[in-house]
Amino acid sequence: MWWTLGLIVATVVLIYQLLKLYLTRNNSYWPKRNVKVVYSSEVATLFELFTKKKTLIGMDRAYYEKFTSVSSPPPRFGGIMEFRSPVLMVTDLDLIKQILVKDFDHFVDRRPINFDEPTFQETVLNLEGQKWKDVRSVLSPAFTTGKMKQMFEQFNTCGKNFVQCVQSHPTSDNGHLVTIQDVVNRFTVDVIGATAFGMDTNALKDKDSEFLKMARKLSDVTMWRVVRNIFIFFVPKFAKVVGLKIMDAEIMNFFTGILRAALYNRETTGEKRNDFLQLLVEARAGELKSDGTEELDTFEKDAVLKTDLKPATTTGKKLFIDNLTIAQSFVFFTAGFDTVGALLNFAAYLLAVHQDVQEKVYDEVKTSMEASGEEIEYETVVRLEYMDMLISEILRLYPPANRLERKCVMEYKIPDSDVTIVKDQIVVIPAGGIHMDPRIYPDPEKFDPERFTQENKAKRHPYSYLAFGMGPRNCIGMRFALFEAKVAIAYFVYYFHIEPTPKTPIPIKIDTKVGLNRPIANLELKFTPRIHN
Ligand code: HEM
Repeated sequence: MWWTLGLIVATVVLIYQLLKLYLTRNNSYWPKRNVKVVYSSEVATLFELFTKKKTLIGMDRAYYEKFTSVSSPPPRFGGIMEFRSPVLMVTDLDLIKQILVKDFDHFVDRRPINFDEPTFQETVLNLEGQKWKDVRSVLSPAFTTGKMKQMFEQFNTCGKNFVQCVQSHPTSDNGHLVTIQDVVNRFTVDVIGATAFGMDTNALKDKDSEFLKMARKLSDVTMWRVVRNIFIFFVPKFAKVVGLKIMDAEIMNFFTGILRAALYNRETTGEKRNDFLQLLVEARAGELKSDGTEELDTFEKDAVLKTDLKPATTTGKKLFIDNLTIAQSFVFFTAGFDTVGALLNFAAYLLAVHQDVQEKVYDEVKTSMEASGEEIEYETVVRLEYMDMLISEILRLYPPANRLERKCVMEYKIPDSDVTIVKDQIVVIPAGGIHMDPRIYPDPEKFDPERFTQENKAKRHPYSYLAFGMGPRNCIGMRFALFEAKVAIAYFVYYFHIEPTPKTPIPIKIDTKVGLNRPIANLELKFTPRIHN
């Protein structure tokens, strides 16, 4: 028995030592280049990630805090060894602007992830270089305010169905007890179904809707998925050799099958609708035109697209063959489902816990609705300034994407330093850390939408808020996401008074399994119908 025990201990020690050797072999990479080290992944980090004691979100934040407090002023950038891969973390806001916008030509791409899935690989999220530029140029006109206005009816129908869905829940003291993730998932599925897939997915009316089941599977993060994703992101060669795939075949086949059929149907019947699928059909026919309402934000205007990349080299007609088209609709799910869902879950929770804020949002929605005849209309939503502040504050506290990443595509000398980063170097921008930096946002844990008044925003560096990224490769779906969220929250507060229940955890608990910020499952809230006079 002692012999067996000894053998086990020796094996464990050997594995530990081999792993340690493997993980730390490149650790001199940054010191050799005179770059201060932010952190290096150790065996313990790996263990804590696998056992969910640590999350990538928590790590980034903690190291940002530690790193930026080492000196005053803090270092502008530092090196990370991320499971043997050297990564540069940039913490200085001017340098971040330089990378995301002014020197964008050096940082066009993101970390290459071999998804080994034709559909996933072809989304605008993952494409690189010229092909990314071509696809993004064709898609951009689909995300303007003008197009959001055309899609408003779809948002509104989902808002009305949301109210009915909540009302169908059991009551306690006249209020409906709701698991917020469930109703929010059903709302976001129906919005995506209507706008991106051109179909009524019926999730708000039918809890057993097939589409909803698949969406739940897509966002369900099992332990196996956590481990699999760590390998795909950080040990990509190994992941490829053993054939790990980011998306389960069942889910992939379901969505791509539906999209293929919907696209075929639209093209053969000639039916026209106000949705994203229609815009893709127009792009394929080379007919998707700018409607003259594109409004680049200040940062996009700033951007110098002086890359080797030519202006979009091909029209939608040549470019948007089947896979590429399907991929762009599919990206609504992968990029837009959990992100908007998390935002709405946090919104409902924070409004329940901060009644004063809820009443302010309610008053604003009510006043705006009175001006448009007691209905939630496009203009009602456009006028909601306090709502805009509320959403910014939620995304500051809980940005779904905690870090931005860029890949250096040609050698880059960091301005005002003697450090040159090489081609293919991954650069990390710790959005979550910046959002919680007390030097930028005093008392950062406090939820306070007033931080985002025009006056208060003007006092901060414009790159201190990075929830949607910045520059030419920022979130293409930003206007869509904001619009969807505003419509949903307007329906939440106009029709219901939201409160916590004895089961609601205060403060909120974050789901540590996932790579993005979202509340712990089964968050219960009470929605009491409001009486309007
Ligand atoms: C609250 C909701 C959302 C948040 C916070 C969010 C955030 C982000 C962030 C941080 C990025 C990376 C930006 C960068 O690297 O600079 C991104 C990229 C992207 N997002 Fe979103 N997103 C949201 C919703 C959506 C929706 C609804 C869509 C639907 C179309 C979408 C589509 C995309 C795409 C396609 C990209 C990649 C763009 C490119 O590489 O050119 N997002 N998003």
